[in-house]
Amino acid sequence: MVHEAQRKLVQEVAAAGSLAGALPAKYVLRESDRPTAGVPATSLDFPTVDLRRLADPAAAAEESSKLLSALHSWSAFAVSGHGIPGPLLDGLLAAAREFFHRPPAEKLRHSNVVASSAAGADADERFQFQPEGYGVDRVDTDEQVLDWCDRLYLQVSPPESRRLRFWPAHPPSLRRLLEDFTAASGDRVAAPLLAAMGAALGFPEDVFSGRLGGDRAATYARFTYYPPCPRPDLVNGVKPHTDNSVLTVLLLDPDVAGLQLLLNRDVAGGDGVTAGEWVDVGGLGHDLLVIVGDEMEIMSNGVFRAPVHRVVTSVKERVSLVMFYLPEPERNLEPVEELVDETRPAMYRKLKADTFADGFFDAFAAGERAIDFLKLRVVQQDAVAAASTS
Ligand SMILES: O=C(O)CCC(=O)C(=O)O
Ligand SMILES: [Fe+2]
Repeated sequence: MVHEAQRKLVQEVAAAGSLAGALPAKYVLRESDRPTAGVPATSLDFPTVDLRRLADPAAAAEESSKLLSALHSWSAFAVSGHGIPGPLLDGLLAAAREFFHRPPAEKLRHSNVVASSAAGADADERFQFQPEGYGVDRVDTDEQVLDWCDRLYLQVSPPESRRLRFWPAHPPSLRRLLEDFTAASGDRVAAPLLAAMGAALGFPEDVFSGRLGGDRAATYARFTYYPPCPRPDLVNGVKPHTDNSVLTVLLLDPDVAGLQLLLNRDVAGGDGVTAGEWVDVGGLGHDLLVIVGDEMEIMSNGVFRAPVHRVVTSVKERVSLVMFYLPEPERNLEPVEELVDETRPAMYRKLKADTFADGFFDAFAAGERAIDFLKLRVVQQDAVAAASTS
């Protein structure tokens, strides 16, 4: 069964709202949850990792320690030297923007609300939501405050898992651009960074990547369209969350900022910023942004932590593309044994990657962190006791 708000495209709400000058109550946050201005990352030492230097034997050690320090302090960093041509990045975001500007009926051919597979479904149950395709995020309840964005969510890897009926036909360039970016972002950004993260901790390069399922590891692309919002002070573009990923690679709108990271540790630079503050990340040009996801937090036994982040809206439209790198669904997700010992027992329970992903979407709709929602944190005392008796 599909909630009635599931079919409400924010783009149409925005168009109607600009005429009436009002914002529907479903999007309006309680006062305590409303967004606040962030500290600009440009005023701080927001780290950039240069992939060319990471691949250069003469510079790799220095760049690797920069990577490690970025991961420890920010759990996120900009990436330069990735070698992905600027015209591909610009062309892809332009094509995405063009798709979101197409007429609703055309976009809805790729809707994330589909005919139900349940036999004998009655009128209420003839349709169901599933994550792939175009539309809004999953709506479960009347109480849920809705995010001010429409999205297009597609599995891009492995190639045989692509469900092309969800891939836009217009503009015709979009498909090829997405295929090219998928290959480049995987080979030139995600793979070398995963290897470098293992090596930076002193382990073999495949300590993380070797547990993702090789060619069967999954990648999802999420294009998000944030329509111009008449009251950015009242809504979330995307509510605070961590990502369902090992690593997330983001291609941000070069012209309109909106992404904010919640610091989970103090960082130096500028006047220094303390944990618990929101930082505006934007203006990266053709650099990409990389964020640690929940699955890496689990695999690294909490050495790397997934940062909470959100998107705030503005009176200008905004488009972004996010690539989520995930294990093969059948794999078990658990701390790698290299990072577990008696002094640091496993801090998270084991579960299958697809069970985590399902739970992630339940938690996201409820506005909670999947790791907490699924009760994956092992109470430290229990873990220590278990380690000493085994
Ligand atoms: O649009 C953005 O900048 C980020 C969106 C995001 O955090 C997500 O889709 O997980
Ligand atoms: Fe995110």
